[in-house]
Amino acid sequence: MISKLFENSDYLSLIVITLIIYVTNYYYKYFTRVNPLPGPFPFPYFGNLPQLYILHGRDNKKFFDYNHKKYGDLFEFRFDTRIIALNRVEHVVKLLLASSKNPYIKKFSNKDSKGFHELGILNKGILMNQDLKSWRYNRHFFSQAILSPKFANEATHWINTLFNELDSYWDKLYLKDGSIKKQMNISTWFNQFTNDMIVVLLTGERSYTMAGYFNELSENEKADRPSALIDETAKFVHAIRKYFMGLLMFQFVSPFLRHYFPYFKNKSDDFIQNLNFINQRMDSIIKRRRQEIENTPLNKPLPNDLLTSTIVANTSRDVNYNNKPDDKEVMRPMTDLEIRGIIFDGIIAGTDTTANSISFVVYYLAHYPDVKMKMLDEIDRVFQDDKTRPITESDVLNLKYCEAIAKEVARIFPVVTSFSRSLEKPDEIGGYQWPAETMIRINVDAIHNNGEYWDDPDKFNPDRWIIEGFEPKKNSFIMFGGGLRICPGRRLAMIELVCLMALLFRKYDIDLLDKNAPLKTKSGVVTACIELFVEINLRN
Ligand code: HEM
Repeated sequence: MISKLFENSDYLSLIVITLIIYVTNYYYKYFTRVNPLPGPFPFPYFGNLPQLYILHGRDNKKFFDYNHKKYGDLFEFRFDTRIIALNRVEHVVKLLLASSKNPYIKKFSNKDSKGFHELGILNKGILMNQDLKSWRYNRHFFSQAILSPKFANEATHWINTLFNELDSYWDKLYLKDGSIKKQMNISTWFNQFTNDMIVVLLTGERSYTMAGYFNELSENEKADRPSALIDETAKFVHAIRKYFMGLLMFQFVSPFLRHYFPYFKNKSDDFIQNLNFINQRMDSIIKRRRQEIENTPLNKPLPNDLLTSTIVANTSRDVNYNNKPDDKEVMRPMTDLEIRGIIFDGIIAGTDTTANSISFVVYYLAHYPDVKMKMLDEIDRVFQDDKTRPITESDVLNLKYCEAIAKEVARIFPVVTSFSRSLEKPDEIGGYQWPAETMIRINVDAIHNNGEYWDDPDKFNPDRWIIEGFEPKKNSFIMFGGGLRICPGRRLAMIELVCLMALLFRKYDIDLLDKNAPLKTKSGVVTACIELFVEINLRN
């Protein structure tokens, strides 16, 4: 009946009027916002997504670099919400205070976290958790397990084991007599290595993505593993990578676009399906491990992976069970959902970050032969020219120059180019008073490359880190973030990076195929190395 009263043209007019009202309201709010800062001009519904997608090829690093250069140290932009970009250490002091009294543990505003809520990942695990009590509880168990001496020991054990596996594949593919290929995309190998490493360390289950990649490249010989197992684990790891790379869409793209705009809707549906698959896999791994622990006699030791540690924490199998403080909240064992959250977060936060870091190290070493020579001297000194013995934790302590290289690469070309905070209460930041819920992004790139905090910031100079008494200006080196949410995997990451550098360069001579080619990267949640072609040879 009502529809008959309306002609088609009336519907059209209604839509046009609604749009005009929406757009007028959008720009009214934009032009009357508090503390207007310079920044790219936003579009209704899309904010600055058109600039990110069209002008900067969906590359966050380029987007930040461009806007920082154009608008200065304090600028703003919009995706679904307004975001203030901080580019100076003076602006981040409050946010990155390492005191337990620091109120800034929130990473997302309520509006900004709607997508994560929709996915069921908000306030679970660690990364997306902003419920103070639950985040503290989860982080406590994660850090307790990952920072324990037996875990560091476990990490070096697996680095040696997996490096030997990698070595055997490289030997067959690139180095065997008669092998014609000596060239490879080393960044893909690093991705597979760190996948296999983090999965076994955190879950105690082996994944075989290196074996899968070997099978893909090798024409005749295949890896000595059942192919069904390789396929199954590769599928799981692939799903995790897909999750990691697609996550930002649920923060930056508005629910409206995700639900109704076909391009984003398809991506979003696919993402949800993928997440369901990961959750099912994780649940079955946890269930199986609980069973295995129950079936292990009390006098038999349990494995040292993170999953086992978190399942037994605060149970009679926990070696520290009787030494715990009488705090009921911290004393209770973890639920499966909590365990799933922290294991999953550890896997996604610890894989691509480390893999890309080591790719960037290889790239910089190839461009700085003097640095490489100095590093080789250190490696040969520590290993006394022994090219096969396993690396130990005490070797890591002696590989100071390798550590300096890892830090300098992270300074000049950080893998995590920005990270977020959301104001819990109204506060002054960067000379302006902001309301609660304001979203902040701290631009790591800008701070790491600022001439006021670093001598010759454009110069790749690992030596700066080994000068006696050198300490970077507070908050000027934030490769692992800062404050209470600082990366809990930072020690593991450094062990992994230094060990890998030492094992690789102790045995191989690695050089870029084309030194003039620019480093190919794509920057989303992390800046990822898309490909890095090298030629490898055995060192004399
Ligand atoms: C080179 C390697 C790595 C880099 C550059 C890196 C960097 C970061 C950064 C920048 C943050 C955000 C910190 C903040 O908001 O202040 C973070 C958080 C986190 N990282 Fe790492 N990370 C690395 C390796 C790892 C590893 C190996 C693990 C675990 C196995 C890990 C687990 C986590 C977790 C769980 C968080 C969330 C902490 C929280 O929100 O409380 N990361 N990492």
